[in-house]
Formats: sequence, C-alpha cells, structure tokens
Amino acid sequence: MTLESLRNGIDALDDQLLDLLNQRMELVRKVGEVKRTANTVIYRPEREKQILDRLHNQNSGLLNRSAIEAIFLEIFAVSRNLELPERVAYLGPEGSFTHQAAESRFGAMSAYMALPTIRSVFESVETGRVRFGVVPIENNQEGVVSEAIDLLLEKDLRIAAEAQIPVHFTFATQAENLADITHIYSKDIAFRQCSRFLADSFDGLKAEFVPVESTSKAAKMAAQNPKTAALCSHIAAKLFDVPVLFDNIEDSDLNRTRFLILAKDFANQPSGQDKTTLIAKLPNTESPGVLAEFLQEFNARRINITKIESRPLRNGATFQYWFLLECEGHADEPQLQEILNHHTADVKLLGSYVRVS
Ligand SMILES: C=C(O[C@@H]1C=C(C(=O)O)C=C[C@H]1O)C(=O)O
Repeated sequence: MTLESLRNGIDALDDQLLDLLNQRMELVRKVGEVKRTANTVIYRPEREKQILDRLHNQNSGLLNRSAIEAIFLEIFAVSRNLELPERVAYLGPEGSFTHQAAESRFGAMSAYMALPTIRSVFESVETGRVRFGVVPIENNQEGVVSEAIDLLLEKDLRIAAEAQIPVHFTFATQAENLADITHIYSKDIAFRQCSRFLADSFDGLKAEFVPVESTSKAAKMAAQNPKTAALCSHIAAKLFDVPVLFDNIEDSDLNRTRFLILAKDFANQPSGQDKTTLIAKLPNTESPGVLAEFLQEFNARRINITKIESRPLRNGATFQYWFLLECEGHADEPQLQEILNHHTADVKLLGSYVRVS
C-alpha cells in the first residue's frame, strides 16, 4: 500500500471517529440534563473506571491499557465540560507536576488556575471559586507533604479522587547540539534525580548546572535562550514551547507522587476498588492501647490499612496527636460503616474514592 492510500484510510476513520464522538457527546449532554434535574454531581469517577475496565477487558487491538486510559480520560474530561464547565485550581506554577496530575484527571478543556500555595488551593475550593483543587500529598521517596495533611484537618473539604503520577523528567532545549549548551536549569533535586543522564551526556562538555526555584521556571528560561536547556516536566516543555530532546531521563523510574483531588461536597458511589481516608482524633491518646484498640477494629474485620500518619494536635504545650488513616474499601460498605458508627464523635470521613493501583 502506498503512503497516500494509507493516509486516505486514516482520514476515513477519523471522519467516523469524529461522528461517533459527536454522537457520544449528544448522550453526555442528555446525562447532564438528567443530573441537573436530579441535582446530582457531574464527575463520577466510579463510572469512568467501569468504562475503562470494560474497554480494557474487551480490547484485542494494538492499544495497551495506558493508551486506552489516556484517550478516554480526555474524552471523559471533554464530556464533563460539556455537562458543566469545570474550574480546577492546582498548586502551580504552570507546568508543575501538580498541573500534570490535574490535567491527567480533568483533560485539556477544563479551566485551570495555578495558585502559589497549597493553602490557597484549599481556600479556593472552600470559597467556591473553583469546583476542584489538586494538591500533592506524598512522594514515595521523600514522604508526606505535611502542609497538605494538616490542611485536611483544618479545612472541611472532601476527597473526590486521587491521582498518581510517575515523576519523569524531560530534557528540553532549542540547541541542536549538546556541545552548544552553556547552561542547564532545573530544581536542585532534579539534578540529583537525573545525575546518571547528566554524567553520561555532558562528560567533558562545558555546560553549567544552574539551580532555579521550579522546573517550570527552568523551562521558561530555556525558552528564552537557545544555548540553554531545562530538566523539567514534559508538560512544562510543551507549555513554553521548548523542544523535547529526551524524555524519562531520571535515574530511577520508581519515583511517584500522589495527589488528592479536593471538593467541597462530594460522595462517590462504591466502585469495587476503593480507598477511604479518615481523620481520627481519638480521646486520651496518652493512655495505653487507645490507638492499638482503634486499629484492632480494622484488623478484626480484615480491612487493610494502607496508610497511617500521626500529626501534632497543636493543643497547647502538650504532645498530642491526631491520625490520618487510609484503608481499602468504601465507607458505604457495612464493615467500615460499623467502625464509623462506633466513632461518630472522634472520626471524620474525608472520602471514599477509586483506588489507583
Ligand atoms: C456522562 C457522565 O458524566 C461524566 C462523564 C462520563 C463519560 O464521559 O462517560 C462518565 C462519568 C462522569 O464523570 C455519566 O455520569 O455517565
């Protein structure tokens, strides 16, 4: 087959895809009307998961699971915007990994707002300026983001979903030759995490490594001078129009960051693969066995606890703690309901949402 006939085949399929997508959007618009009449929420992560699982199970073509996910998450995001335009705040700057996490959930069509601090993201959701807020909560190499954890106690928000993204770095530059590069910009931690690539690629070359506040700033600087480069996120390179020379240049591909999608009022239906986040302010934590007995309630029901973090209560000059606890399962399931019913005074439910594996 000639290139031309192959491309004609692609054009014909694209026409069909466009037609099918528009037909899908007609149905989505009707779903939006039903939801408005019933006054229910637009974003239904458990329904999206059901669709992805079904498509994955019946798929026998060239697309793998993550390709199917990437395409359909974008379709879902466009659909939700058709039902009701979504405003999403995230911890900036533009091009940050949190921006990337937000886009992975809400797609390219949502209205995004980059905010300077984690607190300002919480506050913009709290005051209704945006419907959703995206903040980092932990990194699997560096540990928790304690500011975000403490704000979960301070503010009255709910967790609508989680996202996990691998922290991949991109080498972006306008230079055609590595030997022409005089400066490489990035955050100091990124230089450490890409040390092998830098040693292999720049051994004997003159490039100077310059730490800056954020990887987005690095991309912005590399956009201004063709003799410089940035180690940044892929989204930052795209945003500032700096050509990507190499992707995934980090030493280890195990580095992942987890993000929470926050909303003011939100409750997901059970999806069969959920996680629940709770705040426990147990009384008398100074007495022996208080935490152990609480945890035993989970163990007795064979509920898997996936995370427990103790944080200071900041109650005068004492050393007292509250706990952020995460477990598998949905709060509507009878076993977890029993625990919540025992603890109406000291445990607060932040949300049950689809568990990212
Ligand atoms: C269309 C719906 O609304 C949203 C969009 C979805 C979709 O595009 O399939 C699925 C779930 C919701 O997040 C729905 O709830 O079915």
